Amino acid sequence: MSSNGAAVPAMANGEERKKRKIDAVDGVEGGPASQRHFTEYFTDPEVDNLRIESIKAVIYPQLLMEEIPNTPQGKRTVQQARQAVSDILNGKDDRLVVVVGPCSIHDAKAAIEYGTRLKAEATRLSKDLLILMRVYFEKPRTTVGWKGLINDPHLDESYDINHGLKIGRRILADINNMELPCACEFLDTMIPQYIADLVAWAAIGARTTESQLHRQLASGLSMPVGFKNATSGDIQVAIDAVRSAQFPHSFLSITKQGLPAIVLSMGNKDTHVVLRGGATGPNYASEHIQGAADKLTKNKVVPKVMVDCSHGNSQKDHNRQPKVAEDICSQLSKGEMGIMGVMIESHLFEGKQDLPTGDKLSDIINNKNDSPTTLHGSGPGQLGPEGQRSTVLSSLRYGVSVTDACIHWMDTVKVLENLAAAVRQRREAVAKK
Ligand SMILES: O=C[C@H](O)[C@H](O)COP(=O)(O)O
Ligand SMILES: C=C(OP(=O)(O)O)C(=O)O
Repeated sequence: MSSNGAAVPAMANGEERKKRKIDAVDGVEGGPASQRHFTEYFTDPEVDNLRIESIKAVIYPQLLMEEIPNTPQGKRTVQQARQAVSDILNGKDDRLVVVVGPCSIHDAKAAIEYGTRLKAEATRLSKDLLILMRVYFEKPRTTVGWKGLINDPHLDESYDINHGLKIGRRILADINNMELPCACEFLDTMIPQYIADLVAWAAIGARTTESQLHRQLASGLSMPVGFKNATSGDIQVAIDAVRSAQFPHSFLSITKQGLPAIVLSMGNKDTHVVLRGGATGPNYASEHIQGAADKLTKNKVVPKVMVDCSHGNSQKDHNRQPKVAEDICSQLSKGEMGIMGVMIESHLFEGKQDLPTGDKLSDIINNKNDSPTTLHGSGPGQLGPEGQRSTVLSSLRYGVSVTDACIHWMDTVKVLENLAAAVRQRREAVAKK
């Protein structure tokens, strides 16, 4: 069991993975020389890298960006949305930012279908809401589990990260081309170099808000960044993170050509706190918003927060998300200006499903259906060579989350309409003051 009481899924250990790899190369231990070549690397085998199974080459950012460029339309979408989030945070635009979408993207086709539906709502409600799609590729786990589409795009513990980077960038490019801006969580500090030009808002998650590496990263990111409060419920770490990210920093990263480099950042003023609840309970109610605003003011930070309807605020029960949203609507309609945004975990269908692990995964892999991709062609969502192997994907229910449980599409539309109505009421309430 993990610290939050959830069962820890069975993962292939190093030996099992090695065996799978050996089986995959003609059943000969170590495989042919060409395969062995990829697992050998320079090191002192007596003292160094003793617990490293293999090291492979990764594509460098420039190569991926040239292969999947941002289009003029995509760039406009990113720039306009970044500016609009900044204006909302700084009180120059009275709309509400809404970051809504799946807990994680695991299926490119479903992501594009969700994006197409969301685009229609984003346009319809654009006078009151600035809607961004949650396009989350990196999952920070309480203990272990699937770490997201970039880390394991075929969902089968093959960790084809080069492919994950491609498919992730392709999905972001396609969604931006629909003129729907995207929101991501950045967990790995190298990954922004591959995709950040396609991201309009970024989150630093509850498990990494206190990390200096992530605060430094945020200080150099080109988009507004929200820091979640800690899983313990502590919001001071998020306030400290906002303050830290607003300063310049020097830190290590990689260049677009993949070289290690010393980066000097300029600081990011478009940073804010995201209240997501925690071990001490939810923190979306009026008194929590007031408490957070007071603390932010004392720390000389803009007293505005985004509220996450999911995670600690829903106690991971997706049915509670609309109730949290209802409470936020009631606060907005009374004129609450301290809430600048809302986050919702939503998918085409409700709930969640488990990814196969252990014996179940081995059975699926061994009876593998050999069709190489689920998607063909070159239009949006038809990823051609950037598609996914269908083996595990085809064993899953379409449009259902494989990480946290989500609300379904029809409920999502209702929540969005209620939020838009509450923003209109807030406008009236503020005008009367
Ligand atoms: O949003 C996703 C999850 O809440 C987060 O990644 C932790 O998930 P876990 O507790 O299932 O590992
Ligand atoms: C992991 C997430 O949230 P948190 O960091 O709040 O747990 C998330 O939003 O996907």
